[in-house]
Amino acid sequence: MIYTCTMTPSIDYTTYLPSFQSGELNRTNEVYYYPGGKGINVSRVLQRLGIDTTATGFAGGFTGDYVMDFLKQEGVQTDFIETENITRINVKIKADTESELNGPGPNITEDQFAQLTAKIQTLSTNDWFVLAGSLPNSIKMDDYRRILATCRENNVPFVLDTSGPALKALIQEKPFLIKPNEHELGELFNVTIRSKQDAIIYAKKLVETGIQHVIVSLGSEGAILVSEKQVLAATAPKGQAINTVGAGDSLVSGFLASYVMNHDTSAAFQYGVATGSATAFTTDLCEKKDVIRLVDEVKIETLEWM
Ligand SMILES: Nc1ncnc2c1ncn2[C@@H]1O[C@H](COP(=O)(O)OP(=O)(O)O)[C@@H](O)[C@H]1O
Ligand SMILES: O=P(O)(O)OC[C@H]1O[C@](O)(COP(=O)(O)O)[C@@H](O)[C@@H]1O
Repeated sequence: MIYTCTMTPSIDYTTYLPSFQSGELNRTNEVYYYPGGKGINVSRVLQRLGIDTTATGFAGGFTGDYVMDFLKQEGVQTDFIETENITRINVKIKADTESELNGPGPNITEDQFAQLTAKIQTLSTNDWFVLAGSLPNSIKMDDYRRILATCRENNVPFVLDTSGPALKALIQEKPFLIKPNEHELGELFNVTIRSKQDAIIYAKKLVETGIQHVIVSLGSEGAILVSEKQVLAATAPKGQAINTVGAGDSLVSGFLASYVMNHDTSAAFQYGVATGSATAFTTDLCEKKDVIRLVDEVKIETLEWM
């Protein structure tokens, strides 16, 4: 079973309009209310790809109920801890440019966090754990670190997809996989990533610290993957990007969905990039048929470790 943990879920209020005027009244007639948050997106796509998944984390209020009901209706198993705080609503404006407004995370009590920790302690070797999205400030970094250490002690491979100081602190626990985009990778090293070559250089530095797989996603340019054994570059299929929210999460889902079935890193990477692009080409997250259609368009090149 692949467990995803979204500490800070959301409803993604996603709206389309021809152009957006800041400081003016803008009217729009196309609106979607998707359950959001990175772990939740990973679970939603895994379910569509036919992989068993349980979404956990913290959710509360009418928005939290909406998120949990939506997931259940889609067939995603849920095991959330309910909070007094109302789950945030993130605003995604799709006009001539894409703008996003993400709210802060909930206040989590020690007791609520202990309930989550107890769930994670029950995971075992055949399970996977994905910690994804921003992490509430009400919890100390050491407590997050302990969750990942528990996974390691119980031989549960874990994936970390967060950003900023949390990413910097938690990569020390040596995840199986991290998937920064080029900005998140740059942030880790205080540099600007300008090319695939730059991405490879800094991804290698991370692998040298003990992280098993580093995928750096590069939007329409595809992605690179660095592991102890190999450096791979993937092209992204060409198409019209409609909504790239969740594309990175979809890449993670596609990679895991393929990897858990056949343990072939290169095939999993190809499937992951196709899944990311399939999501970028649709309003919501992708369906399996879209991924199957795109997978052969993703070209994988093996590069030399330099
Ligand atoms: N405009 C696009 N065209 C084709 N594929 C895309 C596009 N944007 C994103 N993708 C796909 O989604 C993956 C993740 O996108 P990216 O924007 O890098 O991640 P994140 O959402 O984490 O910032 C890319 O590696 C690529 O496969
Ligand atoms: O937890 P954060 O960093 O605020 O991000 C949450 C947002 O990220 C998303 O999960 C999308 O992530 P990606 O576009 O990086 O795949 C949205 O659904 C959600 O609104």
